[in-house]
Amino acid sequence: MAAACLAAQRSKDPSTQVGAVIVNETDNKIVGTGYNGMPAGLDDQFPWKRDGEEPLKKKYIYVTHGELNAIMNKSSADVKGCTMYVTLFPCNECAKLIIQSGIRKVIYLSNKYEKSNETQAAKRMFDEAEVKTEQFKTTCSEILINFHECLQ
Ligand SMILES: O=c1ccn([C@H]2C[C@H](O)[C@@H](COP(=O)(O)O)O2)c(=O)[nH]1
Ligand SMILES: [Zn+2]
Repeated sequence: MAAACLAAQRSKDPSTQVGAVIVNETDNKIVGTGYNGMPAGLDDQFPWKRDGEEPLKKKYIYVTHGELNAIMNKSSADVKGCTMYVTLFPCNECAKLIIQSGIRKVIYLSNKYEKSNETQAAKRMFDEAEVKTEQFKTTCSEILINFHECLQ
């Protein structure tokens, strides 16, 4: 989950940064990472606004979700049987991608949109498809990365 949080920090979304990391079934090796961003090469042309009347002037119809980017960036042939660590409970569109890709478990950090239709539909699809969902729990509240200690 720490790696997912680190990936999330690369997002330019000013309100919600979503990081996702996929690990394989056999040895928990990372086989994909992603974060929410505009489609490749389109970074500066599209708005990050979340509010307003006009859908075309808001981020939602353009942004590529962290989960989709993690699946698209996979380094293995497929992600069947894998687990996804993600900083936000996936939306309905990401749930479909996760199910179709063969990921079997989703470990999430926040579920701040729990009451939304998108999250409820995602949960329903995960349950029906027997994709396990579990909230990440830890007693460790932070991981400090000290670049100086890493210098050899
Ligand atoms: O499954 C999901 C759901 C949402 N996201 C991204 C899409 C947006 O960039 C933000 C949500 O923005 P709000 O301002 O909190 O509405 O999260 C995602 O990557 N994956
Ligand atoms: Zn999504």
